Amino acid sequence: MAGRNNSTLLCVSLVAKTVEEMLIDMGRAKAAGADVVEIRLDNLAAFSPRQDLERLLRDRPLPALVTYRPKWEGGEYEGDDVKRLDALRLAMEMGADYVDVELKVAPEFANSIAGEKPEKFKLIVSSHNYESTPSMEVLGDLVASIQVAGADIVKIVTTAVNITDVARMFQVMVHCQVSC
Ligand SMILES: O=C1C[C@@](O)(C(=O)O)C[C@@H](O)[C@@H]1O
Repeated sequence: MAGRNNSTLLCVSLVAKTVEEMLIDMGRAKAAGADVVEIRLDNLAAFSPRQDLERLLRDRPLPALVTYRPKWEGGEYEGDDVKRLDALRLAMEMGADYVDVELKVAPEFANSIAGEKPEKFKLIVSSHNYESTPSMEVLGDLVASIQVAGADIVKIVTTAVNITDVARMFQVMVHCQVSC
């Protein structure tokens, strides 16, 4: 993940099943040298948005990225998108440093927070391909769609099946810059 001054940030994903365990893992991530933690809300066995986000964000030792990944994009959340996006908006309002939303719902989400984004908040728009790494042309179109959807940070996850796939991902990163 790229930092505000274009330096690389190390982000550790927290995938514990309870808030208590996630809080412990945050401390571990910091001790291990992480710069950012990703709170994967979809991994929590039970989740009460206001109460749990308050606990997870209040005393966080590191900047937090909040993700609530639906099944249809490889996550664990099976409920409806209205509740999911409401929780992500709430995370932003409660001080999350970053929120990650999937490209498919990004335009709707970005519109819903337009004019309300806290100054330092960044919206990550993500796309996942768990089978392959597309051609440079397809990746280029994907970057453009993500930028148009309102991303502050472009995130593309693909699956490398060949060593040349990695080279393409480095190439595409040059085009991922979004003016801040
Ligand atoms: O988007 C991603 C990618 C990921 O799902 C992976 O499988 O690498 C891991 C997630 O925590 C993250 O939000």
